[in-house]
Amino acid sequence: MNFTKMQGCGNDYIYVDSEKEKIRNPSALARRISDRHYGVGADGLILICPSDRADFRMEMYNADGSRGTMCGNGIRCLGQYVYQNGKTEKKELEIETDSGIKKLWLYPDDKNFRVRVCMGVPDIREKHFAVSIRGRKTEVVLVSMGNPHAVIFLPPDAGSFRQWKMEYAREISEYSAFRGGINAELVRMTSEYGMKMRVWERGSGETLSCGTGACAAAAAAAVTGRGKRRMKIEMPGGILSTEWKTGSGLMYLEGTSRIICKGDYTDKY
Ligand SMILES: N[C@H](CCC[C@H](N)C(=O)O)C(=O)O
Repeated sequence: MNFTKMQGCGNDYIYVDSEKEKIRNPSALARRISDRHYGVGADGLILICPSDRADFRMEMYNADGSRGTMCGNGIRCLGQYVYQNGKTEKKELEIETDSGIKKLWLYPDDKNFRVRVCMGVPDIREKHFAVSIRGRKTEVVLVSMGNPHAVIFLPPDAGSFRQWKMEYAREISEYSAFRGGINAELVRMTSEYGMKMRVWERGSGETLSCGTGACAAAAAAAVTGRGKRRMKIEMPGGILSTEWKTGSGLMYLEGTSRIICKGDYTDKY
């Protein structure tokens, strides 16, 4: 099976053209191919599928085989994939996802391939949701970007973000009240226009960045008076930019994407 491995801000996925490869069980394939030792190694699997409602359809699976309903970094890489593999010459695309149709703008001529995505309107579910884990009470902001996020703001003295205890983010992600799990973002504001963020993704564990998570954190910062509506989100895998339009309420995500390698996956799937 021919595959392409790509990363957006360090969030890496295996891309397979479903028109060329017949995948019987994508969930099982996602688990096997994502394994960092017995597979190719990735945060999950993304199938590029035909669509009768848009230019293409994105079908996304986390590393544990669970279906992801939206993936900000993944859809950015998909835009580069279809353009650079000659599946389209368009630089404005519509991609069908499990969370509706998203619009992409491609900038292939930049030093790194840059993609801007309209991510839709952030759905602020709860501004002050109380979580109590092992007696430690924390207030999280619940936001949906077509997938669920719990944003935890850390104090300014939270220290270097590489030292943050991600076990806590995992506990939030697996908290019993969040049926089906949730993506948990730890955030420390660096200014009204900037933040540092690490993420524990449901279905994949800690990833180096999360596109929907960056949007959720930016929206959470804005609605809690911590941030403005343009934000730079620095994560271990790199920096993403968001812009939350006041008129339309639409959130835009922007960043670069890279093709890492192409290969032939010969294990059973
Ligand atoms: N783990 C997420 C899907 C991937 C999201 C992330 N990689 C992104 O870039 O948005 C979920 O199950 O909702």
